[in-house]
Amino acid sequence: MAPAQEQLEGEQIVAQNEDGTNCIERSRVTVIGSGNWGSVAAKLIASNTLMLDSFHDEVRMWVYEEVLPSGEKLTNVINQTNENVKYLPGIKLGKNVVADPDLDNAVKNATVLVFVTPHQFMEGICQRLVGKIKPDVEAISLIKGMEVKMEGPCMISSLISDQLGINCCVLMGANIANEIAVEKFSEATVGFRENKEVAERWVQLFSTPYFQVTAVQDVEGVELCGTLKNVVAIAAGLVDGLEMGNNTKAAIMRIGLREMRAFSKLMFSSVRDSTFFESCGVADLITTCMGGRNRKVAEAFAKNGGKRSFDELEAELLQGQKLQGVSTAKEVYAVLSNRGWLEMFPLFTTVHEICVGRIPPTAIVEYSEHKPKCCLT
Ligand SMILES: NC(=O)c1ccc[n+]([C@@H]2O[C@H](COP(=O)([O-])OP(=O)(O)OC[C@H]3O[C@@H](n4cnc5c(N)ncnc54)[C@H](O)[C@@H]3O)[C@@H](O)[C@H]2O)c1
Ligand SMILES: O=P(O)(O)OC[C@H](O)CO
Repeated sequence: MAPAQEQLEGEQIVAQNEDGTNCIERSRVTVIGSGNWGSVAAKLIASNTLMLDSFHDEVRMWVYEEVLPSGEKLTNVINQTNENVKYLPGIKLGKNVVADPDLDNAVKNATVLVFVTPHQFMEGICQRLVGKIKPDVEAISLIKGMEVKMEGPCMISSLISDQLGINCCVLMGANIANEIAVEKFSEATVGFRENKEVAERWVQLFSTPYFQVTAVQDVEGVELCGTLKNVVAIAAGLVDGLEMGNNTKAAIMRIGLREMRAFSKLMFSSVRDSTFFESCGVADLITTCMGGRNRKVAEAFAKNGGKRSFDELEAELLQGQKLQGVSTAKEVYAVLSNRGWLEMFPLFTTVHEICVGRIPPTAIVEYSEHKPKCCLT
């Protein structure tokens, strides 16, 4: 899958050394985000830039600055210890990862941008980046989520493309960050729109022997898989919290996958069925429903009978890491409600109504021919 180095270098702009001789203009990578997955993404990329002549070794990582209980700034600690002690403790990122709390400075020389923050912060980040990045930058989004605006839903890759005027691919997959951090084997999917060579460059930048990446020409399908599976993961966590067992959980996952596909195809007729069989599809759905953070917090929500809010449980259980499923359920619900599709998507609808306390957690497994809104009918 990875293209030959000569082919990649052939695409590079030729720059000049101080002595006037030609050399290859190397790409400079900045990772925007430094949470659990952001830190692992920086580690993966940093291991590859050391080996690829077409990239500068250094990987800059923008850090949303915070002060640790010790009184030290997170950025300083990352640069001193080479570890993100808050979001990925115990893992060395690579000495060529440089943490930078200044967003403008972090992007000013970048030719390659990797976006990986919780989706709710992206609108603000894009606004701050307008006019601050090089015009020919290539971008990729690892963010699982969407925005809903007055004019309709907007995927995060489109938000980036529209606001910054740059091309944006996506990378999604069955990727629980802590497992990839310790180099356990997993797969991922790059979604691209038209330019296969750009997609292959992303494959090359991310792939390692333990992280196998493939590219498919279905950016919306890949991104919607990554986004919508978080809603199904909330449902799976509720089922776990109610101790309903494996058959019920499998039923929830099957119904969830069916709604993911139906919603994606209604949103974008170009979405391919085959995308749901890639890592970004059924594999991500399985891993998230088995071992993800959305599942974990939803389980606690159901165990507490819905009496403690998702916000409270998120803060307690995730300690600064962010859930995407609850806000995505709200965003999906807004789309369904606006278009009169609520009855067609009982699982997505039920998850949102449980999250906001309109109905109890047990509603996820109530089934009856006479209750059309229930998701197990
Ligand atoms: N963690 C995983 O296993 C995993 C795997 C695949 C994809 N993802 C996706 O990656 C994206 C990023 O998740 P993550 O796990 O890296 O983050 P995270 O949930 O671990 O951490 C939250 C991050 O948000 C930052 N933050 C807090 N307030 C902020 C603000 N106001 N503005 C900007 N940043 C702020 C924090 O500093 C921290 O870096 C999400 O869309 C997630 O769904 C996560
Ligand atoms: O921990 P979650 O639920 O945010 O899921 C993490 C990843 O998206 C799994 O691929």
